[in-house]
Amino acid sequence: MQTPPAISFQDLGQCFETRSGRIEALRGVEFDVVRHEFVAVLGPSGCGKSTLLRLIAGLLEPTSGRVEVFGSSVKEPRDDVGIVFQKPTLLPWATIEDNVCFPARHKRGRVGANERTRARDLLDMVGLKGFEKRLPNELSGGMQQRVGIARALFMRPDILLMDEPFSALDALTREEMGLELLRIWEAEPKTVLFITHSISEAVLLADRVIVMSARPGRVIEDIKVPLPRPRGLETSNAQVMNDFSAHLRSLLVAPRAA
Ligand SMILES: Nc1ncnc2c1ncn2[C@@H]1O[C@H](COP(=O)(O)OP(=O)(O)OP(=O)(O)O)[C@@H](O)[C@H]1O
Repeated sequence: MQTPPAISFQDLGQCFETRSGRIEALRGVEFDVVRHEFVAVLGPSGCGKSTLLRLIAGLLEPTSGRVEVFGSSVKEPRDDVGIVFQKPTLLPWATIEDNVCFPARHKRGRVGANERTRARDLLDMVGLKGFEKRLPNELSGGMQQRVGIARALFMRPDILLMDEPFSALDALTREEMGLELLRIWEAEPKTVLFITHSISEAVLLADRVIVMSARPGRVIEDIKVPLPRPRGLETSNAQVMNDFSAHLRSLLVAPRAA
């Protein structure tokens, strides 16, 4: 039997009823993400990118069509799906280590010795060794976002959903975090669905880029990134990256009719 994709959107439609009427956020969205693939989603503001993540995360039910994770329809949040938001929303009174362990405390009400070791290993992996006992407000924005990534990885999810995770950071830290994410992804392979407004970030990080139209969001382009791995800072300057980015920009500036 063929292995199902990690994520599958099938003729997906999403509407919201609001006081000012019905909003059609997504229409006929259809694409798969195979296991351990890194896929970026680009699209204009309000085209339903975050809605796609909420559907996979089991925080929302589709109005029509299907959303599947490893071949099963998503009914509720799953342990094998981790999420990193734009802001890490850490517990301000808990240490960095306790913040990373939070999923265990939330699920079982306690944190075991192995889990503490796991949290410390993850903090080491995201470059925060020595900060375990600090409080969130003692860390910079970039460091706090690293804690958010460590927390999302804590339950060893197979799928990592990232909703503009670096958009609140300055340009240099953002680039550094992107490269660090690639290093983590290579060390602990994951299926990543990465929402961003940044063309260069999408191209630097992803295997494939999905470009969406303005609302109602539809897929207008599903395209492989023609850059070899491993990627690094030198990739940012490669001519092929510039050409590919220019192509994506043309789609976003003058999106085809949905
Ligand atoms: N719970 C909700 N109730 C009503 N409307 C909603 C709800 N969630 C999203 N929407 C609407 O659906 C559309 C898509 O929203 P979504 O946040 O997914 O877009 P986005 O592409 O992530 O936007 P941005 O890039 O600005 O973050 C928007 O018009 C938004 O106002």
